[in-house]
Amino acid sequence: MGEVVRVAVNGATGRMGRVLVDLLRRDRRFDLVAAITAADAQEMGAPVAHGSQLRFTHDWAGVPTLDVVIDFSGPEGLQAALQHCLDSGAALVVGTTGVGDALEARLAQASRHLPLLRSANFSLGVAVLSRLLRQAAAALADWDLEILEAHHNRKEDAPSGTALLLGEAAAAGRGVALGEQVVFSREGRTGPREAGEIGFAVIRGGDIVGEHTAMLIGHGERLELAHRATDRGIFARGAIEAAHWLAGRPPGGYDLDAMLAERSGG
Ligand SMILES: NC(=O)C1=CN([C@@H]2O[C@H](COP(=O)(O)OP(=O)(O)OC[C@H]3O[C@@H](n4cnc5c(N)ncnc54)[C@H](OP(=O)(O)O)[C@@H]3O)[C@@H](O)[C@H]2O)C=CC1
Ligand SMILES: O=C(O)C1=N[C@H](C(=O)O)C[C@H](O)C1
Repeated sequence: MGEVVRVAVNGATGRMGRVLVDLLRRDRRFDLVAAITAADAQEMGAPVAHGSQLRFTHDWAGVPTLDVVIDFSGPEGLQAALQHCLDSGAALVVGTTGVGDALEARLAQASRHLPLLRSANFSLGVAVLSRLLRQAAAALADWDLEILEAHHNRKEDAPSGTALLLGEAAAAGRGVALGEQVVFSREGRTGPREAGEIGFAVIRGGDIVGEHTAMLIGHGERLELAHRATDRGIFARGAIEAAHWLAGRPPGGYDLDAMLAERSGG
């Protein structure tokens, strides 16, 4: 998009929202016109930064005309952002994970009416990791696959959206559907591991930003593909690039791979 892009951040007082607001305020390609948060957020009505005219709000009805919304709010906030985008025609970039089946279906339906780009992980490293894992899972089709993830102690969903995204990539590499192979926790299970399972293990603690390891385990050897995030800026920058790329596009469901492929001329 050539002109300045009018953007709103939903979930603006959160861990991701704050990084997004900070980056967008300094990015001349964008005009940050709204910073939406929860109705009961402590910061409600306060300026988004020292000296800024823009204040945190929960009032979608008062939001000026927008080109794109970036959502990192959680499932409830995402529903409101989606409705606003459907009503106004603004594009929607979704970072929120842990979305239930009903909202998943609404998002799929909505992508027929507005430009909508989703990724469970906006980092470049995870985009490459998922491609590598798809290849490795195909090449080592009979090796056992386990996906481990670790996050901070405030994270609400488990396993992470990224772990599921990696599971989908591996399953696609093997030509199967993830749902048929998935084992979320081995607690209570008896007997040996079944061939073809894709296992998930979850760690929560402290301030871990986000760590994912896919283990392909054979006999006498193991391949590990891992990504460790140490700075939320990687996700925020990816989502901002996605918002710039998405604004003004025709309605449709887009993903990060489409943006990266187009940008690299592929
Ligand atoms: N795709 C990606 O690359 C990444 C995705 N994520 C995902 O993004 C989401 C947010 O993560 P994170 O920033 O750590 O979470 P936080 O809980 O720190 O932030 C969420 C923010 O949304 C606000 N909020 C809650 N309800 C609403 C609502 N109805 N409308 C508007 N705002 C609302 C919260 O306010 P309050 O605190 O007052 O409740 C909070 O400020 C999660 O689903 C996470 O998994 C995170 C990092 C990267
Ligand atoms: O909640 C987080 O923090 C993160 N959530 C995303 C996920 O669920 O995969 C992405 C990243 O790992 C951080």
